[in-house]
Amino acid sequence: MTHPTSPHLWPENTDVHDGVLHVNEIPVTELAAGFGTPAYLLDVPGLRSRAARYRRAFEEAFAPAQVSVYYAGKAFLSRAVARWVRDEGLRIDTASAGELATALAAGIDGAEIGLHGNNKSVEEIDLALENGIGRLVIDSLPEIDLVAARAAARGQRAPVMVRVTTGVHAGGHDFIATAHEDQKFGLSLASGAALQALEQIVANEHLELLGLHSHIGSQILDPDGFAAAAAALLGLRATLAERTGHLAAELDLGGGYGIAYTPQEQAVDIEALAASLAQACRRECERLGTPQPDYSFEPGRAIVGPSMVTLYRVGTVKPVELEDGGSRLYVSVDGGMSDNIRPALYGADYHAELAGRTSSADPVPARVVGKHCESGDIVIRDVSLPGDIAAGDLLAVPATGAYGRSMASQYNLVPRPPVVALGDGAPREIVRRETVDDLLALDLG
Ligand SMILES: Cc1ncc(COP(=O)(O)O)c(C=O)c1O
Ligand SMILES: N[C@@H](CCCC[NH3+])C(=O)O
Repeated sequence: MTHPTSPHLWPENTDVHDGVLHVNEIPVTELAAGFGTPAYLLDVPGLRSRAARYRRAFEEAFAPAQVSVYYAGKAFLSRAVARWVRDEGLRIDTASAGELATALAAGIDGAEIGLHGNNKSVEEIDLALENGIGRLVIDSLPEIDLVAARAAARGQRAPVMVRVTTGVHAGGHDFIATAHEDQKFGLSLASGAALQALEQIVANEHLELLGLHSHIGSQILDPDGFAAAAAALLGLRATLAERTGHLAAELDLGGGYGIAYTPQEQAVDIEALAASLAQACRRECERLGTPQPDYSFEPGRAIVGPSMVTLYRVGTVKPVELEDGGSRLYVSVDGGMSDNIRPALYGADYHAELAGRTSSADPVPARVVGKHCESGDIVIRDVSLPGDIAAGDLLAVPATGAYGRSMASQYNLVPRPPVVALGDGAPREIVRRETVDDLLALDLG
């Protein structure tokens, strides 16, 4: 067995044998025959070891402070995934009734779940309180009274954190940066809204303030923003303590740890990042003269992203002459923007390799495109593929575990692909393939 080229892009338990990609020792040719394409292939031991690695990295770096790591379910959540990460010692972060209900249905204790959202419905707040949620993250001033009223109606005290907009701008694309001022999330530190929210919560008998939260964005490869946000939160915590006598127990520094999508990129080195962030937090606490808080983190992409591969079947292959005299091979696959919206939405880059056979043909410039009625339905804008790639070939795209299936649509009424779990007993669908009958069942005529 050999590894695929750029092994850092592929799930941990991936090998190539006679040109055929294997995930947990199962050839993708067999998986394609058994489960069809497109399909998301999940390396379960790889997912679990990434979850454990992230937990350990933060625990070790921040010791003796208490650390909780919440897996951000928005990246991809199913009941099996919730159980696997829980078994690795993580909690679950949710952002809707659907995610919350999935975590609960997996048997996760409500106390081990967090709920986010800039526009939580009354039903979502009630579902959370009813199930003894570990924490609700307050995202606006009106939400304070709403959560307090719902808690009061149940005779409860709601455990809450406040999401603070620290003004730190980080993240790959404007749509995934979340802590600069001009966007919808959180309460502004600069305007005083965050402090106002904290004071209101401390004064409210139906709310229990657990701590302060910051999530600066997603797919962050430069670690400096995390320390800047942490320092801002620690400062705000000290101000709140001075003004109210309440020293918030916990700081949640969110998720956003970047992964490699293309051979040129390198994932964040989480052990190094955690160590330098912990050091920065310790120094800031010393400077402020406040004791260290407990810490929590919410990685999503970094845990599930590299653990999955999308397997496509190639259909039409079309050489197109370019204005500069060159040519490009348009390789159409049997999915596209419905199973991976990230290239169209964020201009995200991916990588692909022929997965079902060897080829000695010279590589040619190619563009992998989907089957949807949009010219922007591009899976990979520029990639080299063997010049003999042809209809019927299998193509694998690594690092599609995060925000792939979870953001999938049924555009053109194309049913969504399954998630096939590998390395946890016999291969099985943990999310089954949608069928046209499923789609028709929603159509009431
Ligand atoms: C509040 C919050 N926490 C955690 C995450 C997970 O981010 P990522 O998947 O980049 O780790 C997000 C998404 O960006 C988020 O909004
Ligand atoms: N969905 C985004 C990340 C945003 C996460 C939610 N705050 C992505 O695919 O990169």
